Amino acid sequence: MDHEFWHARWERKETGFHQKSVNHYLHEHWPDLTGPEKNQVLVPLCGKSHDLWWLHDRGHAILGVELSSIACKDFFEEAGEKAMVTPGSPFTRFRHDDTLELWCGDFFQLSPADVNNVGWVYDRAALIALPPSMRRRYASHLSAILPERCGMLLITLDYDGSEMTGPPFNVTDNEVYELFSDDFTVERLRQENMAKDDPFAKRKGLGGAKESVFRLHKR
Ligand SMILES: C[S@@+](CC[C@H](N)C(=O)[O-])C[C@H]1O[C@@H](n2cnc3c(N)ncnc32)[C@H](O)[C@@H]1O
Repeated sequence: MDHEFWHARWERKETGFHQKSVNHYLHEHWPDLTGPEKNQVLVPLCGKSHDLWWLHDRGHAILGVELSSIACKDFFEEAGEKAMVTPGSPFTRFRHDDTLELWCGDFFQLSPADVNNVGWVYDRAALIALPPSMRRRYASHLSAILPERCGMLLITLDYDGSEMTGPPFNVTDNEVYELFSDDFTVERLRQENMAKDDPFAKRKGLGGAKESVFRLHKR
């Protein structure tokens, strides 16, 4: 999936992945996972997700990373909020305040120094947005840059790969263990069948799609 693919999706407003409200797995699992901790949360491939505001409202500093400047602008404008924009390379920074920044650029350019205060990662529709070879690169990159003991809430989707081609790609639970187990503890918290009348499943003609929720901790 090259950058052009995603830029074109945002330009054409083909953003069916964007959820109108906060992700229900985040809502249900986050408080138990993190307890009173208010560490900085890294949200890779964040789009313009409302989940960022939800996490911020709960007292977390947020670092979102997103390729599309359209997504970064929309994120603030649609919430009626302002951001100071500092153009730069490899990231143009959209800074709301000390505790909420979106970095516009390629996630794979993040360095360990950029994320040394991060205590948690939230991944919804990031890993599953990437084709297989990039998923390995994504997992390796997270492993290379994140501080020790960093936690991660990961939501995946699995379906019969003959029913559609991604994104979103089908990612089995086994693949999650294969990608991350060398450097992270991996625990599946939950698996749910996607309802057949779920708008996404209906649109894509998916039968037995399943979503899994994982908690990971970097060793
Ligand atoms: C499927 S969307 C999910 C967005 C968001 N996580 C959500 O739940 O709505 C994937 C997003 O990743 C962004 N993206 C893709 N490749 C990227 C990269 N290498 N670096 C940063 N963002 C990337 C795309 O522009 C797109 O907004």
